[in-house]
Amino acid sequence: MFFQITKAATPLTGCRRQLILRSLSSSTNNIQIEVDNKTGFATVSMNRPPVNLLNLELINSLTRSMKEMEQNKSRGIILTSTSNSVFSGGLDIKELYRPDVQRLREFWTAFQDMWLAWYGSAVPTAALINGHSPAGGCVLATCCEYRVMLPKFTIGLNEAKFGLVPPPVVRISFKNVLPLRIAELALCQGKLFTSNDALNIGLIDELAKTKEEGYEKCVKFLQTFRKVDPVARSLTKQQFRGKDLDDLRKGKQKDLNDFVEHVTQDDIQMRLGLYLEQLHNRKKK
Ligand SMILES: CCCCC/C=C/C(=O)SCCNC(=O)CCNC(=O)[C@H](O)C(C)(C)COP(=O)(O)OP(=O)(O)OC[C@H]1O[C@@H](n2cnc3c(N)ncnc32)[C@H](O)[C@@H]1OP(=O)(O)O
Repeated sequence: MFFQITKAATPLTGCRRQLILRSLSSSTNNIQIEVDNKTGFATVSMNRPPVNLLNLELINSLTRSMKEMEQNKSRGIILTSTSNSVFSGGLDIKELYRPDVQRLREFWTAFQDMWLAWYGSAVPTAALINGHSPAGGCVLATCCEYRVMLPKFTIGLNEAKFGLVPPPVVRISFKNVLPLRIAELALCQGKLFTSNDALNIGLIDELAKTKEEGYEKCVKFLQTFRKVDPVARSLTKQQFRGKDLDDLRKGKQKDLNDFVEHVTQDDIQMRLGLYLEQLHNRKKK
């Protein structure tokens, strides 16, 4: 892996911080990591224009960045994006449509590993949701312990709307955040919530007017752990999330086989193709 260390022009303009910026993955720079020298918190920014779609490479970078933060004994992580309007557009459906099955298997295994790394992270995490966050984007946000969102965007699990059945790994972190009834209905409806509605149901914890304000709110949350022993904190988090993590670790192979079987069905392929077309033609109407 290649790391470039440079002084950054901060994407969080207006923030009073001395930053070190590193780009992960020399070929694509699909992740940027900035460490705040003052607080020790790292900001991990997804950087795959135009809409941070989660393809195999971005997913692997997210997993690597979490592992690196843990090794460096980072004190807290803020997950956000370099875009002004999208946190993440979710899975890159091109990975699922007419797939090479070997790559599809690799893709889903990488997604499972990313989920294990972020949902099970030893380091405290907060998501600064600075744009739309459908499906896979919502999964990432709900893996974090705290969510601050900017207004007038949408978040949720909309898979049912285009005919996909969300696998357990997509549902679990959502269910961990919301009352079961709300989670079940939202999933069955494939509902995307506005920032305000997401706040009202508890899918996010706070709204912020700007990215800078959102950043400060995430920092404030991460600082609530300042006086807590990090090992006790991390083990306590594991007690809440351990069963979900163990279930996926033990059932990984079956989950992978189920996913590949579901996605490669003719009917699902047809729906994915239609959805891609619909997304592509959206702006032409
Ligand atoms: C059994 C398996 C289940 C697995 C669980 C699945 C999880 C998922 O994450 S599936 C993906 C769900 N995501 C979505 O439904 C989001 C769809 N996208 C949008 O709603 C919008 O693109 C947006 C709100 C995220 C951003 O809007 P905007 O800024 O206006 O950008 P564009 O719509 O113009 O998109 C730019 C470009 O990207 C293409 N695109 C968008 N989303 C996807 C996607 N998920 N996969 C593949 N491609 C996508 C879009 O078509 C545009 O490309 P061009 O048409 O070539 O310009």
